[in-house]
Amino acid sequence: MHVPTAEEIRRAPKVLLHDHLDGGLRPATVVELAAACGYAGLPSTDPEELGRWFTEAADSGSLERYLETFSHTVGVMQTREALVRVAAEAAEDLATDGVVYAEVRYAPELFQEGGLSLDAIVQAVQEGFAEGERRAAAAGAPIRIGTLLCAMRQNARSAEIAELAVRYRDAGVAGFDIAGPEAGFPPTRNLDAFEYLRQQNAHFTIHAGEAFGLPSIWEAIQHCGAERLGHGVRIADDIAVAEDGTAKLGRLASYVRDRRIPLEMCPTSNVQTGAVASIAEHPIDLLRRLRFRVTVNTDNRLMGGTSMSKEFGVLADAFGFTLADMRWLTLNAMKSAFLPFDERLALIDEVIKPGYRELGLTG
Ligand SMILES: O=c1[nH]cnc2c1ncn2[C@H]1C[C@H](O)[C@@H](CO)O1
Ligand SMILES: [Zn+2]
Repeated sequence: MHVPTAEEIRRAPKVLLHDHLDGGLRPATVVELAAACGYAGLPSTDPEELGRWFTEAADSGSLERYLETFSHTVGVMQTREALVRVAAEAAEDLATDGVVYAEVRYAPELFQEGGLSLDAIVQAVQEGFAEGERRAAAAGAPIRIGTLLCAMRQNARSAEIAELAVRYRDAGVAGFDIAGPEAGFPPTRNLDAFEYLRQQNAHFTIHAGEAFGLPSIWEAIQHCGAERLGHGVRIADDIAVAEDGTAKLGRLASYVRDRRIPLEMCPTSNVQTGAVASIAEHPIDLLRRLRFRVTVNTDNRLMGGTSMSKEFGVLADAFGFTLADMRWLTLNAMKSAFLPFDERLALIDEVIKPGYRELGLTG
């Protein structure tokens, strides 16, 4: 089977589980919102130059420096109007790229500098997603968005944010996550939040195994009860590959594979933060061959200068991923979504499989 063309990749239905709202703004929107709210700190007010600045600054080789770039997006997202606009545009941009279902995440606690309450923030973002879904449907590219609420690892507000996620579970909030610097902030600092979510039968994922290795993944799964792993790239540290290509899995890697724990892999972001040295050295291909529950994600479209299509394009170039691989990865993602089972199945049977059939894939 041939390596897909850029247009085939764009047209193929895609599912995105790991995308940050404050990492996906259009550069022109950042410039306009900054002017509207009097934010004076932007490194450039030329959209093209600003877009370049984000990708270059984020290309730092360190998660901490990568995260510093968010001060400019968070800085212009402190009003209700800004949140509605950014959310609507995110839904539109993902739909244009051929994404049919996306879980978009953000940390409500970061948008309170202008006095907004946590509830007002969640309501504004939900309003924006609904507007974006309407515009996408009208443009002939329907998309469904689920929201994940993040608590920031360094802020110790996770119990409050977990309660917020549960409060809005019937209004489009599909789950919870913790994000931010990994080293020095183990997920076990938030055990009360995870305990509460489990008691409420609520879903959560945890950023783990990105800037920190196996202990972080082990804690996220075995102490906190994470259903999915944000990144999880370092699980490769628990796999030994012999010269003849055979792989031997350690106990943790075996557990992750046996339990079908989804890995939300973000290749471009992993290179930018230094979690892996290059795309060619990314363990995603090894993990795919070993049939881990691998998914492909953008993480931050602005900082990575990326999109779902670009991520798949890069993987097709580096590893020869075919449309059949794309479909497998997309089905993995849809099966792993924090959406009710019947709705996941409907998207698989009515949208994803027919979409790949249209591109000539049988089955
Ligand atoms: O890759 C990441 N690892 C940890 N935290 C991240 C990553 N990408 C974005 N974030 C942070 C910065 C955002 O402000 C926050 C919520 O979206 O999540
Ligand atoms: Zn992330």
